[in-house]
Amino acid sequence: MSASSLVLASGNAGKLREFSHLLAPLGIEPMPQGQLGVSDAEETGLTFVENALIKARHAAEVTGLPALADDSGIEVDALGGEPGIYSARFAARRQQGSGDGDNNAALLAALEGVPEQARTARYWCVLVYLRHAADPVPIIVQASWEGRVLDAPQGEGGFGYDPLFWLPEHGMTAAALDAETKNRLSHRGRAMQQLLEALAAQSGQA
Ligand SMILES: O=c1nc[nH]c2c1ncn2[C@H]1C[C@H](O)[C@@H](COP(=O)(O)OP(=O)(O)OP(=O)(O)O)O1
Ligand SMILES: [Mg+2]
Repeated sequence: MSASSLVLASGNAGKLREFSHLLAPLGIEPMPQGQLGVSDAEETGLTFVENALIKARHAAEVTGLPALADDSGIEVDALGGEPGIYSARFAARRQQGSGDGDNNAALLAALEGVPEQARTARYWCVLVYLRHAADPVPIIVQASWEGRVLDAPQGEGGFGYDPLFWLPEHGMTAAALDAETKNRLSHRGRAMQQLLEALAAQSGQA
């Protein structure tokens, strides 16, 4: 991954903030695809892997740059694993609005009456790195982060479902963690560690 030229195949400002922090120690400043005129790709895959590949390939195709994509979401046990890959579209698919606030409200409504111990959930993050749009050997890594869906939002940081994502060992939500701690513990932070290790191994081979 070169210092100057990496497109982040995401339109999510929360992800961009986290990737900027995660990549800063390496001197890499990912360029958000929106700044390069890349529109959001349609996420037609049935897995995080497929969607991340679609997003990375689209951004690499349009910009001619190496691309990093993140497809992520929350898997809630009491909902049979939903919303999963549809996490960003959870409220919209139920005609309950759109965006983080409506998604959180829809998740709370879906879990109404479900007791605390049964509200187990995990975030998943798949990262795909493509050197170019036709890269036949994408680097693909994934990590999860265990937690529980709280019954009311708490905390001001993070994004997405973080105000509802309770971390029993920390006694707070992901939205209440400072940014550095979230990056150290999170699905995204740990997937990024793996990606960096894979990249280092690859450059060792070259
Ligand atoms: O650390 C996280 N903290 C809170 N919520 C999170 C996190 N990580 C993923 N999520 C939620 C946000 C969104 O509801 C879905 C990702 O959907 P996903 O399609 O990958 O991202 P997105 O549409 O927001 O932006 P984009 O596709 O342009 O990268 O999972
Ligand atoms: Mg998306």
